[in-house]
Amino acid sequence: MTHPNTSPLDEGVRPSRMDEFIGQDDLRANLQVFLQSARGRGKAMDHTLLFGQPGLGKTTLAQIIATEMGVNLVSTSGPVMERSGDLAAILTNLQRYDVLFVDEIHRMPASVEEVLYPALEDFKLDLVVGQGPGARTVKIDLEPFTLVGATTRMGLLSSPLRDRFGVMCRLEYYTSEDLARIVQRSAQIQAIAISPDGALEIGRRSRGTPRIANRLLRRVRDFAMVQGAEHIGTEEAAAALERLDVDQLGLDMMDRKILQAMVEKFGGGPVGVKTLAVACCEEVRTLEDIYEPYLIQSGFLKRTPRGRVLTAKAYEHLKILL
Ligand SMILES: Nc1ncnc2c1ncn2[C@@H]1O[C@H](COP(=O)(O)OP(=O)(O)OP(=O)(O)O)[C@@H](O)[C@H]1O
Repeated sequence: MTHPNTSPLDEGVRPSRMDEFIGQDDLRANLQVFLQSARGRGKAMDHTLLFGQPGLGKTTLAQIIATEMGVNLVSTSGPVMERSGDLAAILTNLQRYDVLFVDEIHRMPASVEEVLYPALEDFKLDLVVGQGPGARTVKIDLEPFTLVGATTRMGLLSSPLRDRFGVMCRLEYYTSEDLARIVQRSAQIQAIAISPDGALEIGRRSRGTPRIANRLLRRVRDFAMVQGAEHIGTEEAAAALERLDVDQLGLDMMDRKILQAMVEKFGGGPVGVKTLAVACCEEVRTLEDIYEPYLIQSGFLKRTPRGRVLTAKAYEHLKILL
């Protein structure tokens, strides 16, 4: 499935097998064991929940699980399934051991979720036929399948749904070194000449996220090409990233806008996320899902019971930039 933020160009570099998937070593090693065991037993892989920030590889892993199991990947997303019939139609079309990937599974309506419970547990569908006193339930057998759910918000998942996943995988932000390896792999596939140092420069500034690393690689390539550079080294990468408004620590314009708003409008906090979103002209969800986790993880922001607070590291960084 193509994510709205995923350019078709991303598809060419998306790893299709587990041994091409870079980083997340513990998670990868565990998944490999579960896949091998399922294949050995001739059964479907257990239902798997992938959680982590956008662009860390959830869709990629779902695709890999299907490929490694030798089955089809059927993709949908929580908010797309409005009525229980939407999910029932998908479930009844699945073939034996197929992988059903549900992105943003925390946004699935409760009525649809209820249809999913018996399907996950017994591979059965309880269909209600008719209305009022004459209504009756018909049980339909489904082919065994694997649900791979992806979410950025583990906390928003209902506990009955969470409990039905046998495998839980948390994707972490990638290290700069792993991102550099991802950049080098993508560069090789796209015939872009880049030095290990150049790849590391991009890796360092990609907010721990492969999707961003791949996007920055393409933009840095554009600058290098137009300027006639033979290959991308540290200098070429740094100069291009500067022009793309990605600073030395990898913060982009929006990150800095958030930090600056906190200093200028709220005296460094504490401030509630809704107020901060209004001040930055950004949606609360985007702020919470995309910007805040990275700013917190990299030590610029702190979450306190009274709201978000700027850290000393953020002040120091802003001083350099102001
Ligand atoms: N471990 C990895 N190794 C190499 N490339 C990766 C890895 N993880 C992700 N990528 C690349 O990053 C891009 C984004 O990954 P993906 O679409 O799987 O993210 P996601 O977590 O599903 O994001 P979202 O939840 O926003 O859809 C992919 O096109 C893929 O090429």
